[in-house]
Parts: sequence; C-alpha cells; structure tokens
Amino acid sequence: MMDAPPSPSPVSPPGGGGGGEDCCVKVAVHVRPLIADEKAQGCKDCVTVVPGKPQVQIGTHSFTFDHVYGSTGSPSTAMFEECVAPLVDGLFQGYNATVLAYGQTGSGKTYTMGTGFKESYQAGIVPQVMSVLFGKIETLKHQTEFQLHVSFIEILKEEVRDLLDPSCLHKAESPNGHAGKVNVPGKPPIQIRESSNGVITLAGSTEVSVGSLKEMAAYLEQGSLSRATGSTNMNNQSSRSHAIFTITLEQMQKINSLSTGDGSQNDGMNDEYLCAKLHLVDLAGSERAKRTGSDGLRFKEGIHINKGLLALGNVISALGDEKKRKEGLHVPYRDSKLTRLLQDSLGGNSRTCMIACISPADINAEETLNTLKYANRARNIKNKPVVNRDPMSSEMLKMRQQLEYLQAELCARGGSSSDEVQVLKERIAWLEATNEDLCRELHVYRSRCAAVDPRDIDAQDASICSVKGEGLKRSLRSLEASDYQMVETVQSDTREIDDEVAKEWEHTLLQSTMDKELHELNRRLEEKESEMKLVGGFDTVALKQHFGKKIMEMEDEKRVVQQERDRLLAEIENLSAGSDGHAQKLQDVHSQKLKTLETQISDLKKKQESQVQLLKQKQKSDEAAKKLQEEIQSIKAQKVQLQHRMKQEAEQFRQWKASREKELLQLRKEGRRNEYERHKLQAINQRQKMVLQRKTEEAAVATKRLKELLEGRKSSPRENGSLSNGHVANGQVLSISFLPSRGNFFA
Ligand SMILES: Nc1ncnc2c1ncn2[C@@H]1O[C@H](COP(=O)(O)OP(=O)(O)OP(=O)(O)O)[C@@H](O)[C@H]1O
Repeated sequence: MMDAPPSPSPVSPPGGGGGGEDCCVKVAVHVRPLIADEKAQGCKDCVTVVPGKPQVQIGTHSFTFDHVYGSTGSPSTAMFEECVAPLVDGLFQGYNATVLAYGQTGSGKTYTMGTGFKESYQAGIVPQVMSVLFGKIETLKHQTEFQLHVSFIEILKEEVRDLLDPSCLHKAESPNGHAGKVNVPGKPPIQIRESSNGVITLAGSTEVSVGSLKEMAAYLEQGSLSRATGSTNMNNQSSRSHAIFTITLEQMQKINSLSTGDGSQNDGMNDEYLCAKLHLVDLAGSERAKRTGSDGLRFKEGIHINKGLLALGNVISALGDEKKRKEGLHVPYRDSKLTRLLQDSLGGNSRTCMIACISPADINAEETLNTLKYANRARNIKNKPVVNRDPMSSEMLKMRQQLEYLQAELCARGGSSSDEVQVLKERIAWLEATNEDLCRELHVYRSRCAAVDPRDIDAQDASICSVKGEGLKRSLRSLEASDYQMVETVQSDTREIDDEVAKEWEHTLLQSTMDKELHELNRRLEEKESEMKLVGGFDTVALKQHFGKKIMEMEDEKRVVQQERDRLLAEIENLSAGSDGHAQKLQDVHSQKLKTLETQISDLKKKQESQVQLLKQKQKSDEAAKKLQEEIQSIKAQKVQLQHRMKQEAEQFRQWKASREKELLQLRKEGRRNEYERHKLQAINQRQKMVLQRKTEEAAVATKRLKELLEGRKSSPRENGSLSNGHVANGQVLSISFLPSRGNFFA
C-alpha cells in the first residue's frame, strides 16, 4: 500500500480521450414481491412489467427505464452485473461513481443495497461491490499499488453524522428516541466543503484505510448498526436518514516507461496516480408523512428527511429539463445537505445509477407512481465524468507527450533544423569568442595602464589608443550588421504573409465569381421554368383531342348542311319545272334557305380553318416547350458542374489552408525558438556594446590623462622629478578608480 497520496483533481486526459463525455444517469427499477404484511392485508399487485421490455405500467401510466428488475422483468440477480459492475470497472480507470437507492419506506432500498446485515441481504449491491473490488485488486496488484479508504455518514435532520467515528464506538440511544450515534462534545461538526477545483469534500468525517474485504465489511456493519432507524406504520426497521457509504480507490499505476532524450530510462517519473470515489447511497423513505403514521418527533424528522428529498427532486427537475439546462438555469444544490453532497453525482463528475425501488401493492400505488415519475425525470440528467488524475501526474503525462511529439518532430525535420541550430550555435560561439577577445584586450590594456611609467608614454601610445578605439568602433558596426540580418528574416516572413493574404483574396474572388455565376444560372433556370409553365402549362394531349374532336364535329355539321343544300337544290330544280304560283313561292323560300345554308357552310369552313391554325400553333408551342426543356436541362447540368467546381475549389482551399496553418504552427514554433535565440544574442550584443562603449571612454580618458601628464612633465622638469612618484601613485590610483573591476563590468 502507498504512502500519503497527493490530492487528486478532475483532469480531462490530454487529447480528450477517455473523459469529459456526457453520460446520462442510468435508472433501473426494482420491483419487490408482495411481502407477508401486504398479503395479510389482502393487497393486490398493481404493477405490471412488460415482459422482455424495460417498461413498467401502473394504472394508465406507462414508463420506460434503462432496466426493470423483479416481477416479470429481468431477475434481480442481473442488477449488479448490468448496473453496478461497469461503475466498479470505471473506478479503476479513475472515474467517480454513485449508486442511489430511492423509494418509499419498505420498498426494498436497504434490501437492494444489501446493507441490512440479514442473510437475505447478502445478494445486495454493497457486498457484491466489495467482493468484485477486492477480486480486481488481487489480479492487478502486481502492476499497480492500491489504497482503499472508506467513510460512512448519514444525514439526519440536516445534520451530517459520522457513522465511523472511533470516539463513540458504541451504539447509543439518542434523546430523541432513535438509535444512533452520540455527538461527542467539543468535536467540531462535519462540514461540507468545496475545494478550489470543484471537488466536494467532508471536513471532519472519519476516513479509514482498509486492507481487506473483511475489514471493509466490518466498517460497513459498524456504520449500519449505528444508523438511525425507527419504526413506522410501513416498516418496523425504517431508515430515518440518508446514508452514504463512500469507497475511495487510489492507485499508482506504472505506465510504460519511456526513454529520455539522452537515451536513459526514467522509470520513477512514469507513475500515474488516479483516485476515484464510489458513493453508495441509501436514501430515507420518500413517502409522505401522513402515510407513515409518524407523529411528534418522527413527523419532524420526516420534514427534515423530506427537505433533502424535496431538494433532490428540485435538483433532478432542474437538471432533467433540457430546456432549463440549456438556459443555464440555477440548480438548487445548496438547498440541502443531501443535494450538496451529491452535487457531483447529479450533473457533475460521476457516473451515476439510480435504482428506484417500488412496492407492487395496490395500497402503495400513489407512492409507487410518484417514485416512477421521480425516477423518470432523473433519466434526463446528463453527467460529465472525467478521469481523476492528480495535477502532477497529468502535467507529467502532458510533458511526456510533448517530449514524444518534439522527438518525433525532430526526427521528421531531419537535417534542416539541425543546420539552423548549427548556424545559431556558431553565431553564439563567434559572439562568445569576440567577447573573450575583448575581455582579454581590456585586461591587457588595464595592466599596461597600471604598469606604464608616464615618462615612457608618448604620443605614440596615444595614437595606439585611438587606433584601438577605431577597431572597437568597427566591431560595434559589425554587431549592428548582425541586427540587420535579423530584420531581413522578419521581412521575408512578411513577404510570406503577403502571399498568404493574396491567396486568400484570390480564393474569395474566385468563390464570389462562381457564386455570381451560380446566381445567374439560378436566375436563368427560374426564368426558363416559368416560361415552361406558360408554354407547357396545358395538357397537350387533351388539347389535341379537344381540337380534333371539334374539327370532326364541324366536318359532320358541314356534311349535314351540304346534304341539306343538295336536297334543296334538287327540290328547286323540280319546282322550276312546274309553273304555278305556289311552286314559285316554294322556290323562293328554298332559295332563301339555300342562301342561309351557303353562309353557314362558309362560316363552318372558316371555323375549321381557324381550328387547323390553332392546331398548328399548338404544334409550334410544343416544339418551343421541348426546346425550353432542353435548355433547362443544360442549365441544370451547368449548375451541377459549377457547384462541383465550387466544392472542389473550396476543398482545395481548405486543404491548402490546413497545410498552411500547420506550416504556420511549425513556423511559429520555430519563430519562438528563434525569438528566444535572438533575445539571447541581443542581450550578448548589448553587453558587448556596453563593454565597447566603456572601453572607448576609458581609452579616451586614459589618453587625455597621459597627455596631461606628459605636458605637466614638460612644463616643470624639476618639480616633475620630485613629484613624479606622487603623480605615478596618483595616476595608478586614478586609473584604478577609472577602471571598474572586471566583475563589475559583467555584472
Ligand atoms: N426484492 C425483495 N425480495 C424479497 N423481499 C424484499 C425485497 N425487497 C424488500 N424486501 C423486504 O421488504 C421489507 C422492507 O425492505 P427494506 O427494509 O429494504 O425497505 P426500505 O426501502 O429500506 O425501507 P426504509 O426506507 O424504511 O428503510 C423487508 O422485510 C425486506 O426483507
């Protein structure tokens, strides 16, 4: 087992893998059978489970959950494997988890969780969690170090009570009538705190380290026996509080060791620390006070219990309503201790499973319906579990990845970067060599100044000094020239940026031209289509038939009229053979009729002709429609081609842009590196300049001094002789005071 662990914090793994994904709260329903009491009361089963489906029906209501156990649903034995085992597996990957048992008094929460310490409760969730946990630890212990801690608290009347407090091991009868722990006087109350990284912790609660299954079971038993229970109408041994048994699993994994840049291995640096918590929550009964038959103290207790459950309901409502969640509505976690403690389990960093326990008895129908509604809303809650690494190991992981990346990059870049590095190294070496030369010169000059006898100093020395000064000035200029090279690099970068802007501009122009073309094609298409509607709006076949029929009718009519005319003509001929007045009269009438018929015939002919004309026109418009149709087809083909081209161009541009961005990223990185080198070189450069400046100044001062000395000696040779020692001494003192120590120079 490990030593004191670093405090963990929820850290999304680099690259986003394995964490931070939304996952809904899983909800399962556990329907217990009718118990002896209910049978004795003659209760009927009012809950139906649709076989083969996770669906529960009560009255007219029907609910679908993730799983339904008991009754005609899945067997209760499958509950652990399907709902809880994945959460236990997740613990080993660093994910927090919560299992909540919810339901009215006597619905089977304690039975389901298995915290009742009766034989029948052994199949419950907590005992199975413990045995699976230790089984897994046993198989993994050769590659991972584990540390397990447990804590057990209950929330009673909005007070957090420590069920594992070693200072009061014996169960005591509390003044308010229920069994429970006695608060030790002077012991500070347990407080719920939120750390800076959002982790909810319990300050002051006992957290014991456990090394075996037996030990853990003993703590669970000890805590369970200390739990506040009391009897109600509905359950003789009713849990009056919300109980939370928390298992903390810490693990130090040895992950694949990685070789460092110099080829050595750093095994010790590759440990990864993970820490995850599993909350096993047995909530107090959710029934309404009046049904429990509770009175007095129990009733007050009920109010407090329900305060937690009410707040829990409000939290579930706020989180379960997608609209409210999106609007970022306030979630009232702080309304009760229970919701505050379960903050991470509901909408936070945890994988959560809620088990809604229900009784099938018809007398509990109302409560059962409420439980199902409550649970149904919880299904909409989305959590965001992340791997809980300690910041140090996640930072190390990041650095390791960065190192790997840089090594890969170095390999990929091959010679070109090493050339650059070489150039920079050479420049640094050159600057350092120049620096050393200058220092050496300075040193020589200084010692010469100190040792020189002013009598030996003549104008020649002064000229040497001025020549040296010139040399130093030249050095200064050469250093400035190196600055110019850097400016040139920047200018070439600017040129590249210009190219990029031009390319983007070109792309935008091309896209907008193609957009215009597309727009134009769309306009033409619309035009042609509306023309087409005008031309081809009629039913051509029907129209043809109509005209054909009309012409035929006219043909018939014409024939009838012509026959009538022929008949009349024949009659007139017969009549003209006779000579009496009556015949004459008839002849006149017939002639009249004949005339009318002639006009009718010519009318019909005209109509027929116009109909033929119309038919011809129709044929023409049919041809026009066909042509239009062809045009429309060709415009559509052009449009498709253009869209295809646009897509291609956009894709090409996207690819180009992506590669540019990649390049840019690389360049930026290089730029940063170069910038750093530049700063370094500039600093050296600056220092060199200062040295040169000072040296030039010193040379000038020394020259001046020497000249003064020479002149002084020339003007009073006698005095000179007696004072020469003093002057020399003074000169030395002066020269020392003029020349700061080498240490000061480079400070
Ligand atoms: N699945 C089941 N099969 C058989 N009996 C069950 C089952 N679930 C519960 N019971 C029985 O029902 C009774 C009440 O169960 P339990 O004490 O677990 O209810 P509870 O919800 O924890 O009640 P409270 O909230 O009052 O503590 C117990 O006698 C228990 O043995």
